[in-house]
Amino acid sequence: AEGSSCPEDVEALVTGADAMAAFKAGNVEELYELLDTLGSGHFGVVKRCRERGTGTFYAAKFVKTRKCRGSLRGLGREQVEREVGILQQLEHPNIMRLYDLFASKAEMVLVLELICGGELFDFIAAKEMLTEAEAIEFLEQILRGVAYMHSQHIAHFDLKPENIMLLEKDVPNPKIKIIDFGLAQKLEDGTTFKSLCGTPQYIAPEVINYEPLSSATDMWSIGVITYILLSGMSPFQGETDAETLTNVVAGSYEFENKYFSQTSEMAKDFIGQLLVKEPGDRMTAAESLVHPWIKPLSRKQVAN
Ligand SMILES: COc1cc(-c2ccc3ncc(-c4cccc([C@@H](O)NCCN(C)C)c4)n3n2)ccc1O
Repeated sequence: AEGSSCPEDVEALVTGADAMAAFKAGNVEELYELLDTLGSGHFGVVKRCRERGTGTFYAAKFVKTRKCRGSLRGLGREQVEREVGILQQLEHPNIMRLYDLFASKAEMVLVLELICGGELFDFIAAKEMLTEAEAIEFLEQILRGVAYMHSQHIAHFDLKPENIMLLEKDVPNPKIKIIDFGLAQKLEDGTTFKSLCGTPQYIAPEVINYEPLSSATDMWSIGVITYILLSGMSPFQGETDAETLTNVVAGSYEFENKYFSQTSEMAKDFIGQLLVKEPGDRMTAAESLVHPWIKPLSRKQVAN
């Protein structure tokens, strides 16, 4: 799975202070027993932990913070505080919950809802691809979480299967949790946000063209995710990142018969209304939730 490019080159023209977080100054180990490491990446290290007072399990995300402004190691504290300010505004069953916060000189710790089902990315990889009914099950949850996020004027800006996890996986209807708000932004009226961040195969043309980003930028990523859920293929993936970015800017993709011969016209219409170059012409998350592929008007329309 590709990593998201570094948020350092974010030129956030967003104004307005994010909600400052109330970080505890103490040591996280005074209140939580640290257990095994669950994973690591650009975001830091995630460990399973158990709250000493209640025995409840959580995930603790450790982020090294920069010792000084010029340092290239670690993230700026204001970057983590922005992510935390955003997480504190979100409470939805399909968005992972933030419970506690700790800060020391060298690192900040976010105590989060523990998610045990792994990444949607791995779930798809294990199944090659999904039936339309399975894809709709996941997509409806993703769209509910994204529609809620957008209703709070927050955009994720890094939606991809690796950042969509399953609360548990060996259950009939796995529950989706959206994670990693490291690139998320509060979309304030009257301000423009531009960024060169994201992962090439999921980013929208406006990101590459360094044009203003919006909640529509997330909807392009959902179009890419839907294409992958149904085919196991990535619509704009090239041999190199440069080729991928060229394909995205050209908006050139197709429903290859080899992978889409069994796919309904309704599903292709859903994707087609998201992979639209002009952000203002894309379906919103709320509109996607009532698209006939997601919300059939009658049983006979239900996909296989
Ligand atoms: C809040 O931001 C994040 C939360 C998490 C998170 C939250 C709850 C949680 N429960 C279990 C896990 C987990 C379990 C196995 C691997 C990982 C992680 O290394 N890979 C998934 C993250 N993605 C960014 C590739 C994370 N997580 N990860 C991961 C990255 C984040 O940037």
